[in-house]
Amino acid sequence: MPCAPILVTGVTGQVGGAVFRQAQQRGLNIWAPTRADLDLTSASSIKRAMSENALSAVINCAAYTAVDKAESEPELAAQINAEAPAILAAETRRRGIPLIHVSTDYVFDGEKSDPYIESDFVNPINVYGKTKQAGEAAIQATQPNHAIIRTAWVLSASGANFLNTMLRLGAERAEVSVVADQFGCPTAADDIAHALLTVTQNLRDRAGTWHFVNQGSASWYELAAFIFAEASRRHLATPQLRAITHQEYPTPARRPANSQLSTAKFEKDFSSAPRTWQEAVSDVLQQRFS
Ligand SMILES: NC(=O)C1=CN([C@@H]2O[C@H](COP(=O)(O)OP(=O)(O)OC[C@H]3O[C@@H](n4cnc5c(N)ncnc54)[C@H](OP(=O)(O)O)[C@@H]3O)[C@@H](O)[C@H]2O)C=CC1
Ligand SMILES: Cc1cn([C@H]2C[C@H](O)[C@@H](COP(=O)(O)OP(=O)(O)O[C@H]3O[C@@H](C)C(=O)[C@@H](O)[C@H]3O)O2)c(=O)[nH]c1=O
Ligand SMILES: [Mg+2]
Repeated sequence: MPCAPILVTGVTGQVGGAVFRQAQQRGLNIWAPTRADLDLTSASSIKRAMSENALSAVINCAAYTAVDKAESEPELAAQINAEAPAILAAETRRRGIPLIHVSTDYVFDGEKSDPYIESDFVNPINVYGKTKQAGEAAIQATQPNHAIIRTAWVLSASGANFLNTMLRLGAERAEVSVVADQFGCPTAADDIAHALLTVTQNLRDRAGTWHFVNQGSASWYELAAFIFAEASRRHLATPQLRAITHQEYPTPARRPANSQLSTAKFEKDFSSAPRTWQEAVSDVLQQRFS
C-alpha cells in the first residue's frame, strides 16, 4: 500500500517551498495546499483540509513572519503562530501521526553569551517571538509525538529575507547602514528543508526540540558584508557598508542581541552536521544570480 501523504503547510514560503521541492526529488508523497485550501486563521479550514486525506505526518512551515508588523497585529500573529499549531497538534494526535513544527531563535531574549541549547529558558522579547513560543508550548502540552525544529535567519534565492533586502538596497543606494550588535546564525532554507525531512523520516519514537542552523555566527553587518563581497565578485555594483548600533536603526520590534543556536543535539541524534553559513549563503547567491 502506498504511504499516505505528508501534509506540508507554507509551500509558498521559503522553507515550505524547499521542503516541497526536496520531498518531490526524494519521491515522497506530499500534499502541500496553499492558504486558499488550508487557512491557518480558521480552525474549520484546518480541520476540513486534514479530513480530506489520510496523512502520514504534518510538517508545519507556515507562520506569520513579519517581525515588526507583528507588534501592531498581535492577534493575527497569535492565530497563525500559536492557535493554528495547537489545532494541528490536536488533529495530528487524534490521527496518531507526528507533527514536525518549525520555530525560531527569537523565542530567546538574547542575553546569553554562548549559543543557546534546547533546554535553555525561553523569554521572547517581541510579539512574533511570544506567539512562536506559545505555539511551541501548545504542541508540547497536546501532542507527545512531535518535533520542534528551531532555526534562524532564513535565506533563500527568492524569498522575502535579509539577503534580498540587502541586494535591493545595495542597488538603490550609495550607502547602506546595518546593525553590528545583533548576532545569530544565517541559515539556508534548503538546509532547513533537508533537516526537516531527515527528522520526519527518522523521528521514530523520539519527541522533542532540536536546533538546526548553519555553522558559525555573524552579526547582520557581517552577513551584509559577506553578501556584498560575493555580489562584488560577480561584478555587481555594491554600496558603501556602514556598521551601526541597533539604537541607530530603530524598529517597532526589539530583537535579541545574541540568538546563536547550538546544533550539538541535532548532530548527535540525527548523525548529520550542517555546513557553514558562508557555504550556504554562497549557494543561495549562486541560485539567485543564475
Ligand atoms: N524567515 C526567517 O528568518 C525565519 C523563519 N523561522 C520559521 O520558519 C518557518 C518558515 O518560515 P519562512 O519559510 O521564512 O516563512 P515565509 O514568510 O517565507 O512564508 C510563510 C508561509 O506561511 C504561509 N502563511 C501565512 N499565513 C498563513 C495562513 N493564515 N494560512 C496559511 N498559510 C499561511 C504563507 O502563505 P502566503 O504566501 O499565502 O502568505 C507562506 O507560505 C516559520 O515557522 C518561521 O517562524 C524561523 C527562524 C527564522
Ligand atoms: C533593512 C535593514 C535592516 N537592518 C537591521 C534590522 C534588524 O536589526 C536586522 C534584521 O532585519 P530583518 O527585518 O531583515 O530581519 P528579522 O525580521 O529580524 O529576521 C528574523 O525573522 C524572523 C522571522 C526570525 O525567525 C528570525 O530568525 C530572523 O530571521 O537588520 C539594518 O540595520 N539595516 C537595514 O537596512
Ligand atoms: Mg523581517
